[in-house]
Amino acid sequence: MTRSIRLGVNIDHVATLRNARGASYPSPLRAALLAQEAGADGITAHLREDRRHISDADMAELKANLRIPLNFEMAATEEMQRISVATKPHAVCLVPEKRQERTTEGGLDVIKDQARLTAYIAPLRQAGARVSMFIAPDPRQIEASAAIGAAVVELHTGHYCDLHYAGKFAERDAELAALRKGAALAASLGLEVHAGHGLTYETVMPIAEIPEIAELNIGHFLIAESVFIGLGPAIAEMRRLMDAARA
Ligand SMILES: CC(=O)[C@@H](O)[C@H](O)COP(=O)(O)O
Ligand SMILES: NCC(=O)COP(=O)(O)O
Repeated sequence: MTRSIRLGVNIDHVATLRNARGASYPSPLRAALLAQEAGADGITAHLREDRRHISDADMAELKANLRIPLNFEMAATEEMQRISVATKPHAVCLVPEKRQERTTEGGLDVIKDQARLTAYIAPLRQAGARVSMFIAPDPRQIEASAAIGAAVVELHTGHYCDLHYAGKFAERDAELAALRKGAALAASLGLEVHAGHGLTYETVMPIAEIPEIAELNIGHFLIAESVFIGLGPAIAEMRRLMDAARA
């Protein structure tokens, strides 16, 4: 079946749980293989510079054992460029990182870093990766992403989700409108459009309804929900909601 919207499952927080005890379990690879069986269209993993969850060995294991695409999220540093060129993932998503943040706070500033990023992504593209910019739905950042030769933009849905859970519904709807406009602009510039961060059963449908969005990357909520119902059923329910939004 050809799906109109793909689901990438982010397994970072399986590693968070493992690392909380310095144990060898739970295994991110095992979660990724289970997600693959449950119908995930891809696996996303973020190798943070501080290695707070996913490790270098996890990335290598994921690449060696998955048959679905691996999306390698990383900061635009020399170290990460070296690792991703050696790993050869299907996709690389460049994200901003701050050492003290609890999670990825905002989008990448492509405008400010345009010249450096143009050169930075060249070897990634040469190694066969589809390069994506993780950005806020700001038209100038979308235009800059197209200008540097990115193939994809991933629109950051974290702010929209935070506003939803804060009960700030008018502001949430304004952010949703910005995401809709951003997706349309990105597609008109020839970019493939992805979205993700913080999405849950409650927040996913209005995002999945946006017709230009080809892929959602969802992790933290799915791993949390799997504590209660298992990873396969959690993915199946997310998939059902995404498909229902497109029906
Ligand atoms: C960039 C992004 O959205 C994902 O990497 C996700 O946030 C999981 O990683 P963290 O929770 O470490 O930010
Ligand atoms: N790029 C977003 C992602 O991979 C998943 O983010 P989250 O669902 O873990 O917040």
